[in-house]
Amino acid sequence: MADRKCLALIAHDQKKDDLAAFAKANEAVLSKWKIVATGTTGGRVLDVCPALDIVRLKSGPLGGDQQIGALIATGDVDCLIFFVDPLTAMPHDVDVKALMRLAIVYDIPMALNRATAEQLIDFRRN
Ligand SMILES: O=C(CO)COP(=O)(O)O
Repeated sequence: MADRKCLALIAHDQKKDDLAAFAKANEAVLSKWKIVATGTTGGRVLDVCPALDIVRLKSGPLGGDQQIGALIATGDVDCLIFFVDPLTAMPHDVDVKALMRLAIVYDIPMALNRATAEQLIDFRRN
C-alpha cells in the first residue's frame, strides 16, 4: 500500500447509513485515498461510491477490526474513520477496543463520529 495514504473506514450497523451518506458527500476527497474497510461497511460504501478504491477485509465480528488494527501496527493505515454505535452491545466489543487502542498507540488520526470525520477530512484536504 505504498504511495497514497491509506484511510480505514468502519461503521457499526446502526451507523452504516450515516457513513454511506458521509462517503457520498465527500467522494471527491475520499477518491484521493487508498481505502480499507471492514466487509459490510466497504460494501455499503461501494454501493453509493462504486469508483472508490476500497479493499474490503473481513466483517468486523469475524476479525475485520483486528485486521485493521494489524494494518495500523504495520504502518499501513494512516487515518481511521469509525462510526461507532454507542447504544448497542457488541459481541466483538473487545476487538473494537483493541483497534481503538492501537490507533492511540500509533497516534493516527481517529474520528469516531460524523462531526469529527467532517473536521478530519476537511483538515486532511488542506
Ligand atoms: O463490526 C464492525 C466494526 O466493529 C463493522 O463490521 P462490518 O463493516 O463488517 O459490519
